[in-house]
Formats: sequence, structure tokens, C-alpha cells
Amino acid sequence: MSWLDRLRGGFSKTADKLADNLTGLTSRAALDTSTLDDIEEALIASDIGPEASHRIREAIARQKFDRLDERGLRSILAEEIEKILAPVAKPLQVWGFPRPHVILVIGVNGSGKTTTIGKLGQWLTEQDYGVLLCAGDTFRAAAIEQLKIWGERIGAPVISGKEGADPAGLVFDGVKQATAQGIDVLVVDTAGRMQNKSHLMEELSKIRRVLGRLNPEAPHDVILVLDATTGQNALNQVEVFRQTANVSGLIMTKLDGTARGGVLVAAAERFGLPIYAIGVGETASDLRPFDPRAVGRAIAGLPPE
Ligand SMILES: Nc1nc2c(ncn2[C@@H]2O[C@H](COP(=O)(O)OP(=O)(O)OP(=O)(O)O)[C@@H](O)[C@H]2O)c(=O)[nH]1
Repeated sequence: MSWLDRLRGGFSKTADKLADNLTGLTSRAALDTSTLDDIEEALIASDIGPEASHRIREAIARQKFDRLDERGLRSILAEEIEKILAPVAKPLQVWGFPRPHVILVIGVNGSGKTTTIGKLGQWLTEQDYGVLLCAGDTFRAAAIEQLKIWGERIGAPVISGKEGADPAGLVFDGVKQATAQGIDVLVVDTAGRMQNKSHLMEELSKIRRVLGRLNPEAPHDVILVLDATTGQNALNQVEVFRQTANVSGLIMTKLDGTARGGVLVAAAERFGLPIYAIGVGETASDLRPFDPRAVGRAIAGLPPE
């Protein structure tokens, strides 16, 4: 299956629900207020979120259609979703000088953090950046092992400590090693214990403090990894991590299979944070640039171009 097919799979739950909820609306005699209300409700029920749904409704209302056939409605939905997404589609840039550009990767356990770091490492390596992975989730031995496996898979070195080691110290050593070896990007895994906000905050601010001693601009990026299958929960995670961790951008994972992809639109409208990339599978090549037009069309149930 091509990645685009998988991506469409990730939006099929949202798209099917939307199509069901829109059934019959376009056959009504006029595009009046109650039909617009129903369209807005259909959008909200498809995980797109109240803010984005309202914006789309207003856009349809402004166009002053008398009637709108199904194809016309799908086209305008695709366009409006694309308009919401376009401003946040910003591929990750490696701009930090002196090197390394330091990226902290945060998110709750199981969101796909470690897998995303592997995929990100592969993506950077393909662009000829030298990459060092840092196993900063020292809370669980399995997380350290998992990152090492990814390092081997993509041919990137991994700096790790023992289970329970101080992550800030490890990150410090990571920057030193990257500097000594002329490595461009240091990608740091972190523990995702959201159930203990103050501990998370403490740990992240300690990492920042230590990094700041080496380079005041580091970390250059703080990427929050979100699991698209968790719907509304993913949005709550953005709220919490934004307050505690100074998130610079998002990567949404698991946008294949059973994702509730509409949540991506809700996140874009509500937070306006850059979406650096999306994950559409479990292998190294499954991190993809975020394409607002393809996503708009997938949600609206239009065929790919
Ligand atoms: N289908 C699919 N599965 C994914 C994707 N990204 C990650 N996964 C799977 O999601 C599960 C959790 O991913 P991890 O990378 O271990 O998540 P984590 O956030 O690092 O979790 P901890 O190591 O427990 O902190 C694994 O089974 C991954 O293979 C994706 O884009 N698509």
C-alpha cells in the first residue's frame, strides 16, 4: 500500500463519519441556516473540533450558494480544511549553529515517541545530516534498548546511560559528543510521565538549564508527539505539554489504520503550532511531510489528485 493510501486509511474514520452525517443535507431545497447548522454539527461529530467546524460553516455561508450538490460540498470542505492546515504545515528545519541542532522529543508513553525518533533520524540521515540519538528516557530500560535498536536500524549512533541515570547529564554528554564529532543534529528521547506534571516540568527544565550552559539557543526544537488514535485526548495533551514544555511543533503519529485523523484539523485551528511531519506506519520510512491538500481531500472524501 502506498503511503498516500495509508494516509487515506488514517482519515477514513473521520471521512466516513462525516459522509454519514452529511447524507441527505445536500438534497435539501435550500442552503439555509438549519442546513448550515447541520453541516457544522456533522463536522464537529467528525473530530474536527468546534472552532474549525464553525470556521468552515462560515466559509460556506459566505459563498451564498442557493443549493450545493454533494460534490460541491466536498470540494468546499476540502478547500476550507486545506486553508486551516496550510499555515501550520512547516517541515522541520535544521538551523542551529553552532551545531548540534538539539531536538527534544516529548509525549506520553506509547504515543510513538521512540518510533518517531527512529523515523526522524532516518529522514535527517537521508538529507545528509549527521545524527546522534540520545536515550534520555532513562526511566525504563526497555525504552533505552528500543532506541538502540532504532539506532542500529538507521545507522545512527546512540548515547545512553544506565536505567535511572540523570537525563540532563546524558543530554549534556550528548551535546559534547555531537560537538566533538561534528554531528549536526542531536535528537533526545524523554520520559513521558504526564501523570506527574511537576516531575516532568522539573526534569525538562533541568535539561534546559544544562543545555543552556552549552548553548543558550538549545533546545532548538521541542517536538510533541501525539497519537492520532486518541482523538480528544491528544488535544488535552497539547494543552498540558504546551504549558510545561514550551512546545515548538507537533508530529502526529499513527495516521494510518484506525486514527481519528480529524483531530489534526482541530489541533491546527486551536493551537496554531507547526506540524512538522506525520507518521503513517511503523517502519523507518513512514514519517512524511504534512500535506494539507492531501489531508483536506482525504477528510472530505475526494479522490487523491
Ligand atoms: N500504525 C502505526 N503505529 C505506530 C506509529 N508510530 C508508532 N507506532 C507504534 O506505536 C507503539 C508505541 O510506539 P513507541 O515508539 O514505543 O512509543 P513511545 O511513546 O516511545 O512509548 P514508550 O517507549 O512507552 O515511552 C509501537 O507499537 C509502535 O510501533 C505509526 O505511525 N503508525
